[in-house]
Amino acid sequence: MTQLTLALSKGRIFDDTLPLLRAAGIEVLEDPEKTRKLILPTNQPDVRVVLVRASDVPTYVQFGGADVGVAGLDVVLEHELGPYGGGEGGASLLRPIDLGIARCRLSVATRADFDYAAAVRQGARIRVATKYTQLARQHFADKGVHVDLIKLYGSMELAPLTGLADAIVDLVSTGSTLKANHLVEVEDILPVSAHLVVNPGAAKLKRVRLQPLMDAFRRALAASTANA
Ligand SMILES: Nc1ncnc2c1ncn2[C@@H]1O[C@H](COP(=O)(O)OP(=O)(O)OP(=O)(O)O)[C@@H](O)[C@H]1O
Ligand SMILES: O=P(O)(O)OC[C@H]1O[C@H](OP(=O)(O)OP(=O)(O)O)[C@H](O)[C@@H]1O
Repeated sequence: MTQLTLALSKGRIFDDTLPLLRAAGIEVLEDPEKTRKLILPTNQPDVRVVLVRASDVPTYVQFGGADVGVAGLDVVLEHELGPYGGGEGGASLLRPIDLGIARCRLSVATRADFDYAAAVRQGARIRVATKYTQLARQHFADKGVHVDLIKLYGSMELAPLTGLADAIVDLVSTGSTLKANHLVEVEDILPVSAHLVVNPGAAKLKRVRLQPLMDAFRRALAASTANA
């Protein structure tokens, strides 16, 4: 029996992937919020779910710790631009389906009293705090803006409020986190949603098990679009 391992992160990715798995006849048998286990069985003996940090999903899938995974485009592109990215050897990950879940955008935000447009116009050096150093570096290089990047792992919104940075590059959905911290969005970098990522080797060797899963996901997505 071919075993299929699916990497998911707890929280919104897990919660939003469950209906798609259900549509493919897969029920996860334990609740990640209630168990300390990191490998969860499903009702399909040949399918298991591994729980990893959201930003570790591409790493697990690329190096075969999982065959498939669900990760935000932010995380996937940051991975691709990083040291483990595809480089000249070709794609490190396949990205066959945009699942349309966990939608948000990657943006630049500053304090309301910081004149970002003027700083850019004047060619000033801007200090930018972010978890997404690769995507931020690429964005500002494309615009010809000089930046000093400061790597953070969370609570990015705090950086401009404490004087750590002039700007942040972070995810925005409703905008309420920015608003609560008196920050304003000054530039949109990337629309984000979660994608199915697949290990290229598994795509070939486990095609017979993977194909029905992907077909069911596509059918479920088409049905939800038709009903929208
Ligand atoms: N507010 C949001 N609304 C919708 N989608 C979001 C939002 N925040 C993040 N996402 C998407 O969900 C993904 C997972 O986010 P989540 O908050 O679960 O993990 P995280 O805490 O950012 O990751 P890590 O544990 O690796 O630090 C993100 O990569 C992004 O694609
Ligand atoms: O525009 P909003 O709707 O307010 O969403 C944006 C917030 O959502 C994400 O954080 P999340 O809630 O996932 O917290 P975490 O990254 O610390 O888990 C992101 O890092 C922003 O802080």
